[in-house]
Amino acid sequence: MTAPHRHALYTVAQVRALDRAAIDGLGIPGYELMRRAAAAAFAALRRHWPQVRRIAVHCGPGNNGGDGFLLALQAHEAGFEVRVLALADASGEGDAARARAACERGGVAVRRWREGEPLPEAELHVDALYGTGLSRPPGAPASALIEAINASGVPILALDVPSGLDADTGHCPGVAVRADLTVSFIGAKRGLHTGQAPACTGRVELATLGLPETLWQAAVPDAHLLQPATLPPRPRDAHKGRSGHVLVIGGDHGTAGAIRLCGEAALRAGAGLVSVATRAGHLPALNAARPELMAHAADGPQALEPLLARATVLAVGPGLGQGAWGHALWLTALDASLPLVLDADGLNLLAREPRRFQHDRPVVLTPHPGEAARLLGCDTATVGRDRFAAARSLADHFGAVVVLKGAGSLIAAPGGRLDVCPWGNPGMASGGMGDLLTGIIAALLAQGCSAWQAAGLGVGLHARAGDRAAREGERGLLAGDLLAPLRRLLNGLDA
Ligand SMILES: NC(=O)C1=CN([C@@H]2O[C@H](COP(=O)(O)OP(=O)(O)OC[C@H]3O[C@@H](n4cnc5c(N)ncnc54)[C@H](OP(=O)(O)O)[C@@H]3O)[C@@H](O)[C@H]2O)[C@@H](O)CC1
Ligand SMILES: [K+]
Repeated sequence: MTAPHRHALYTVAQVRALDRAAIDGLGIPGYELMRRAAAAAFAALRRHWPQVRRIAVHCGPGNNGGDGFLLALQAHEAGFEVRVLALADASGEGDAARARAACERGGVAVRRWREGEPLPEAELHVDALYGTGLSRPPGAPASALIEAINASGVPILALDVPSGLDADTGHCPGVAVRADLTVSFIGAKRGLHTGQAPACTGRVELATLGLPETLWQAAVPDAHLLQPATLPPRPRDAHKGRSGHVLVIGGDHGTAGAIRLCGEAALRAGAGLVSVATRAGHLPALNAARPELMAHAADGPQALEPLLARATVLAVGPGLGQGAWGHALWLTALDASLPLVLDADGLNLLAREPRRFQHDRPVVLTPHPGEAARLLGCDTATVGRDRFAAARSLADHFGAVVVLKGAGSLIAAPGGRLDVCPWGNPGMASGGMGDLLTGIIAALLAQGCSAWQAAGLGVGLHARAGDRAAREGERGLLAGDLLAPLRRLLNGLDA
């Protein structure tokens, strides 16, 4: 069984507290942790690149650099050809200075790197410039060194954190190393899994440095990585009335595709019945393309009332628009007190007319960063600087579960509970993917999941289906391609 801390995520402050607990509580000296960190990273290097014999190690001024010096020493002792570039001259005391001295004493030459100098020839670069101590955007000469490493064309192994990435938030304040593999130490940093992180980390491996389980048991993680999940099999005596009735509301003129995708996703995610309330002109096309969808013309709120009376869950927003038609349907739907998923223009209207949802009403909001910024009254860059804070503050403010979309989607509940989705791929940055997610979450609500369960399970299934579909290539991936793998994953037919 996987140890619990394997999917726990920590803030940088919490990781530092874990480090301190290992040093002070368990009596393991910081230098010994550094040696173990270097050994774990060197072992990963040999495992992933068994043919590599010539490496360059780039060491910064702090303990991340210390890890690099000790890795360089271990590689040298193992017969590797090792070049070490340091950003600073040797100075001071402490574990990093001791590691540098040990490295030089062991016969590894350490050279100060100056901007404009070429990088040494190497089959792999080890990035030990900055770890959890990054305090500002990398300036000269570190920024030039990072760009040179990225341009080298050989594999890059990052120690603990790719330099330039804020391990707390997943934001890069300036240039950052784009690694192939990041070996992170002791505690999984939450910022390695969302925002700009996936572009920097490559694969992430956690090395727990032989520390006992008790270390993590004492720490309450800030967040968790989503785990693969499915719904239990349907009871043998199931009938469609037991799997809920989703009503999708949206599809203004010219946006029939959004409701079709949303409705079809709700069907494929197991809703018993799916109705669509939309513009009359869309009905023939919807009926022809997907007869299982019950499409209804909704000219205004009155036409919506009988549909609301039969529905058990609402999905509001795909193609809704923000005009008078969309606004009137939106108001009626929000007043209906049914479990609700709000997306797209449903969220833009909420930004215009904010309201807090009753705590006993299951509501899921699914904003992308632009919609999140509108809801928070800030700009998109502010959301990107701290996605965790943005998702949590939206959940608290609106009294709803919030899915903040984008690489490493976040699921936040009022009160601070937060999960991070480790799946998904850039092929999913294409039209219709959000409509699909809305339909999936609505269908899960309709089948009895809580808002928290539906959001987490829905985000996970959507992203994993995207990864399955992307096996045929990321470019050209269509939202509709996710429906077949989604069904298999939901039924537990694919691991
Ligand atoms: N403690 C432990 O038990 C263990 C720790 N371990 C390792 O230690 C790492 C944390 O070490 P750390 O705290 O020394 O921080 P680190 O990331 O090396 O950087 C700090 C230095 O960089 C500087 N600096 C920052 N940003 C900068 C910028 N943009 N441009 C220029 N300079 C900048 C900063 O300067 P300052 O901000 O103080 O001016 C300071 O000098 C951790 O990630 C892991 O690898 C492991 O060995 C396991 C055990
Ligand atoms: K690093």
